[in-house]
Amino acid sequence: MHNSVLVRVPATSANLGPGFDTLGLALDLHDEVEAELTGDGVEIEIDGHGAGEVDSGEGHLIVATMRKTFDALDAPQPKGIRLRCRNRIPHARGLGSSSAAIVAGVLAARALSEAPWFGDDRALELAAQIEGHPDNVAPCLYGGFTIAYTERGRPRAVALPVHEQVRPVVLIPDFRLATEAARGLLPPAVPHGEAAANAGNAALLVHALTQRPDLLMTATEDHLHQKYRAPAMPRTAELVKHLRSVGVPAVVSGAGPTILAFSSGSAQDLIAPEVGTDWHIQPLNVDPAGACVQFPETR
Ligand SMILES: Nc1ncnc2c1ncn2[C@@H]1O[C@H](COP(=O)(O)OP(=O)(O)OP(=O)(O)O)[C@@H](O)[C@H]1O
Ligand SMILES: N[C@@H](CCO)C(=O)O
Repeated sequence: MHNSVLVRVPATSANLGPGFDTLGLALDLHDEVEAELTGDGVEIEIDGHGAGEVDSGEGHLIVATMRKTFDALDAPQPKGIRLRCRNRIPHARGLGSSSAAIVAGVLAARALSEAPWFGDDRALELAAQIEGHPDNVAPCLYGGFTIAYTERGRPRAVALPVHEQVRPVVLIPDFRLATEAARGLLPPAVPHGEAAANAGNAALLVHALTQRPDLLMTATEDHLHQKYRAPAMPRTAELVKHLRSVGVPAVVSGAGPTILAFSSGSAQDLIAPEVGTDWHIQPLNVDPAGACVQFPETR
């Protein structure tokens, strides 16, 4: 029985254009969480994003997720939890910070509980249930490019290797947009023709990301969410449109406001001059491995 564990979880970009609530990509930018079971109370140290902002007690997303996971395991609740968080994923920007925190909480509780071990399928179910949708949780857990789907009411996912010429670049603005607010802008239904076009592009996108990066421009065209959310992030919407007009496949990352662009070497040179100084441009490799867990004695 261990009483402390280190969990490393990647940032993720969900939707990737037409893959709303389904497709996601794990990125080489990580939060690290050291979780320890203690005799009493909740203690949280944060270095990086969220310090001084997020709940510092039982309401902290990782602590609350650990508690839910112990309950789901029918395991006794620890009296106290201490967390040391090194947060590199910005919050409320569309890079999956909440999914990373939730996956970290589920995996930490699984590692520290005495209850029988459960597999990653069950971890995905729990994390997706807490997050509300599976498209960030799946790449965070499995790494690479993931397709999340539902089978008999249960979230499932497959992970696929990404073509080596797919080079993600994220453009992070200095403003935030909560996912909940962005989801509130979606209409209850979309025209049938747009749904059909979207299905074609989402299918093509699987082929483009794994075999034919030259198809990314057409394959990243979305009809389900970006235009409805544009009023909440006009600068993001304008820049996505502009980058696409100069030949860079660009989409809103997750619920925004970050932009995910796919670049080749030359496209990367194209991006910088097109973007103002108030966007942080960060090329990021795909993280092929996803979340990982280490116990102190193996570090
Ligand atoms: N490491 C963390 N520790 C505690 N709370 C966190 C952490 N990461 C995210 N959160 C909580 O989740 C909120 C952000 O979640 P939200 O779903 O709005 O955006 P996101 O996950 O960053 O983006 P997206 O879901 O679009 O990719 C933060 O404001 C904070 O309350
Ligand atoms: N599919 C989700 C991803 C953000 O968490 C959305 O766009 O609302």
